[in-house]
Amino acid sequence: MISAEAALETLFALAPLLPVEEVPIEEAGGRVLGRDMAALRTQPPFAASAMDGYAVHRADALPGAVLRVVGESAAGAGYGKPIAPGETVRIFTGAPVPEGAQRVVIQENTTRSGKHVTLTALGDSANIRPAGGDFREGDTLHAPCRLGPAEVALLAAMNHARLPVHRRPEVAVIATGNELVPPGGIPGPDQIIASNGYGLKVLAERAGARVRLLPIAHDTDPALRAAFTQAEGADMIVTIGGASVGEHDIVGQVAGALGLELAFHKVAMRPGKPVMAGRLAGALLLGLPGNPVSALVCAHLFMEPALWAMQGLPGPIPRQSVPLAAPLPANGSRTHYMRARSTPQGVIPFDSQDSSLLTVLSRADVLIERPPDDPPRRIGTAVTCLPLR
Ligand SMILES: Nc1nc2c(c(=O)[nH]1)N[C@H]1C(S)=C(S)[C@@H](COP(=O)(O)OP(=O)(O)OC[C@H]3O[C@@H](n4cnc5c(N)ncnc54)[C@H](O)[C@@H]3O)O[C@H]1N2
Ligand code: MOO
Repeated sequence: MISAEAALETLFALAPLLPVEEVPIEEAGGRVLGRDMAALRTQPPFAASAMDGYAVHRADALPGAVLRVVGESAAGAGYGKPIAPGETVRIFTGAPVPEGAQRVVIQENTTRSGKHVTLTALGDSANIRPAGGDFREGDTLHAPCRLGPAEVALLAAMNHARLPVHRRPEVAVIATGNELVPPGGIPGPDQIIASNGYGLKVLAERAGARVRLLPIAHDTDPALRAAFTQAEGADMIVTIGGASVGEHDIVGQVAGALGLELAFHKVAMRPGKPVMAGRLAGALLLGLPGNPVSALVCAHLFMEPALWAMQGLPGPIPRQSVPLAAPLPANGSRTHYMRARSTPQGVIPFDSQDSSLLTVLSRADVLIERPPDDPPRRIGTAVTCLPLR
């Protein structure tokens, strides 16, 4: 059995780095930038007014000054000429500040009478954004980087209409088990509804993947072989269930017969002990345990980071140190990922940590990560938490 950290490192080593493709900027959100991008222009390209008001020459920056309004500078249509002492230009936010002007006095600090304006006060700020105050031509946003709203807007401002991003990982999900019926189906007396794949799809799509949920495979050699055939072409194959030690747990066996290069099977963690991984026909195979919470916790810990790694972002899952708002008993010999909820006082683990309870997982917003053999912990002790949302 290997540790959860070693398992994640192994997955990073197995994860292929996907090639870079160009997409329209409108479709780049949530993807990972594949190449450094240099600004094609300077922003703002000219000294721009930060307020609506009057552009004032340095010589006139005095309360009580009476100035002659000689023109207007609007966003998209500047005044186009310098101003001289005694002159002012009506100016609007985002408009070019005319040469000669040293400050913009906001209109609330002026009184206008026909062609003349009186400065009643100056205000603290010059209200001018210098040219290049945000970025200059050639300034670079470095890859790899996840393209969130701010990054996409920045690259748009840099005048890029298309962006190089890593290809989306193609994920095939195979739920296994004779007992499973898809949601909306009619289960027999010994059957249940398959749920895990749907949760995994949400998680994988959040990590930029395109997901195919394959038909549920029965616990037989031919059914599993057929499912693996259908998964061909995927960058990652995720199986659910059949990973443990019972006679019906044959996923590893069938994948082995198909040429799986097994990297690990069993991780010293709870839930998720029977998780396995390796390479199968060019794909990364991640075999998740069937218990719903085990499957989803392992997906948070392994599938999601591996998908980011394929897009050029291998890295640890963010962790926070949070005080306990309820005591914890001693931990056993495996790292325990406890479902817990955050409160203003600290984090509270749920009483039941059974790995079948989706209701508990749905109410949890963090996992408390407890190291092996951690002693009992009192209220107020700082513990390591991983966000689930
Ligand atoms: N003798 C031992 N038994 C078990 C061990 C062990 O070490 N020795 N490990 C336990 C642990 S830990 C886990 S986790 C489970 C994992 O077993 P499998 O991966 O083989 O999963 P299954 O047996 O196929 O299913 C377990 C459970 O989950 C339900 N399930 C499966 N797939 C889905 C799905 N897509 N949606 C919803 N629910 C699903 C399934 O019906 C079972 O109830 O093994 C322990 N046993
Ligand atoms: O992953 Mo198993 O829960 O450790 O139930």
